[in-house]
Amino acid sequence: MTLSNRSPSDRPPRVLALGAAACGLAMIAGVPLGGAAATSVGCLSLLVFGLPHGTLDLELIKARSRGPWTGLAGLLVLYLGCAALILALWQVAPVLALGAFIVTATVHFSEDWDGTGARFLELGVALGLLCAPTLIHRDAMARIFVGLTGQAQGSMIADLMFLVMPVALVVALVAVAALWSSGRRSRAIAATLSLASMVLLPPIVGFALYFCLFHSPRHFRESLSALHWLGFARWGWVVVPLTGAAGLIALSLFGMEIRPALPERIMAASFMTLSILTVPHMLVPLLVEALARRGTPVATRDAAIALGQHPRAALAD
Ligand SMILES: CC1=C(/C=C/C(C)=C/C=C/C(C)=C/C=O)C(C)(C)CCC1
Ligand SMILES: [Fe+2]
Repeated sequence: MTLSNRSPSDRPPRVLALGAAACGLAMIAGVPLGGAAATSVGCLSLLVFGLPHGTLDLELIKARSRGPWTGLAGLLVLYLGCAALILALWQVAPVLALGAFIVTATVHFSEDWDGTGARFLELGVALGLLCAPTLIHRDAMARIFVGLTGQAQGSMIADLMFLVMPVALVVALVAVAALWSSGRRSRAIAATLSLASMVLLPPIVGFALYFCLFHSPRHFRESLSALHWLGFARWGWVVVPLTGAAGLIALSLFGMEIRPALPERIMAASFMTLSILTVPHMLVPLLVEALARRGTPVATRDAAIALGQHPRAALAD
């Protein structure tokens, strides 16, 4: 691997490998990873270990703040306005909200795989990851989606993902080969481990591994290095209270839930919280990029992208 095409956030995915190995062994030993306890632990991990990576969004924008919408108050209005719209969609048309969640997540997770050389390959890995569980856990996916939406038609989303899955997985494998041959070997290994976890493990646990042990730490490191924030003392005062605020959102959704079974309530509250915070979280890199384009010499931005870094890494300069 040449140093020139290796992003600083591209480390060997040791934690992901350890997590995948531990879950694989647990499954072989007969631990019911698709059961109520594992599902609840997986969902709570999404909130505790996964969600905090989005809490630095506001700071990233503020670092480039200009104009009325980039002050803290303006940003909060934008953030909460978006979140309220998505929450309303979940109440009025849950199946549509779930479909929109999968589509936006595909675009968001595709950012983890830049460096394949083609946008559709990056989207293919993201879509492949999300659709992969339908290969051998199609019924479980349908049950999860019916539980999440509270409607029998929720299973249609699982059917659609099952139809898309073969093509998405083939494109994802081509993307892995492209990452490997361009020297981004750690990322190729991370993609392979994530895809394997999503295919073989029960859906929630497989997703928790990818989300908590790859996506979130990678974005968290990138955001911290863009902000030049070192040490817990520097970032803790932002990340801890905002994660607490997201926890309160999850708790109120949990309180609003009418589903009788506890694991289903935990699952619905966790994924809905992720969903309503995802849209503003997704808009942030775009906003940051637009702001950076105004304030950062184009060459710096392009250099960051050429190095395989996320455009937000350009903020570091
Ligand atoms: C509901 C659900 C799924 C989809 C999860 C999604 C779409 C999560 C998106 C999270 C985002 C975008 C976080 C941003 O940082 C899976 C894994 C297919 C299967 C299990 C149930
Ligand atoms: Fe994210």
